[in-house]
Amino acid sequence: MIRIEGLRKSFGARTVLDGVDLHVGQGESLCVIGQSGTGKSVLLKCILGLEAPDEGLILWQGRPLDRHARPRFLDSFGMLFQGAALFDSLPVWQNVGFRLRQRMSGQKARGIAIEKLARVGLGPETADMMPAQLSGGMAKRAGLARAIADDPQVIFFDEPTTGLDPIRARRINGLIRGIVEETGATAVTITHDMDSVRAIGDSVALLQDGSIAWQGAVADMDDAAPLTGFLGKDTT
Ligand SMILES: Nc1ncnc2c1ncn2[C@@H]1O[C@H](COP(=O)(O)OP(=O)(O)OP(=O)(O)O)[C@@H](O)[C@H]1O
Repeated sequence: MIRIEGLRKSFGARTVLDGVDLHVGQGESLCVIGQSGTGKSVLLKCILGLEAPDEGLILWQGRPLDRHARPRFLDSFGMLFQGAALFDSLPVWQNVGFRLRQRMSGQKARGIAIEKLARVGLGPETADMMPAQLSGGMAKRAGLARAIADDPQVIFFDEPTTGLDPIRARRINGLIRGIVEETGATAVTITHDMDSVRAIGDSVALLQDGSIAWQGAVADMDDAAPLTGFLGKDTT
């Protein structure tokens, strides 16, 4: 579904991505891990079109993600941002239904937003709260509801457990896995958290020194030599 071939990106003299090859199949949940500063966010930005690669191809459904294909791709993806990234001035339901409101009535969008909030364990009373009234865990859930509001085919999760205590982190991981399984969406998660990898991922890719040092099934990662040093601990 998404295939990346020979992706290169430098900032001045600093080469961050130096020939990244990566693939994620339809309905697969891929986790990208790597130490801090290895370029995971740059990779994500290249996929989303927020950074222009210097070289390489990003293919979606077999076609290059160029300026013709990108709008359809952007209509088909949802994203959970690291800090939830809710709009402070909008109530929760409008955050969740932000994209829906472009093509349906406010009342209909609100109904769907309340449905999605319920899916992530937030009651209807949350709908009219302002983001500042939410706890960190609730904000993350609201961000997750927004990510799935438009029934995306592809969902990106950027460090979904950052800032959460272990219990809340486990709950978010469980929610993400459940949602990915029931929607059949393709998922790409960027994370430092190996518990997330085990809970969310079907496959895992290690980004190291500008390229993918290993990609394989989560079930095989315990035996993968390049992952020694990452397993059983946080990669920060
Ligand atoms: N716009 C930019 N201009 C210059 N350098 C950049 C830019 N964006 C990223 N970098 C550099 O690219 C490198 C990789 O950054 P990136 O944020 O992708 O790392 P990361 O793997 O996501 O790290 P972390 O896990 O800490 O979030 C860093 O050295 C960063 O300073």
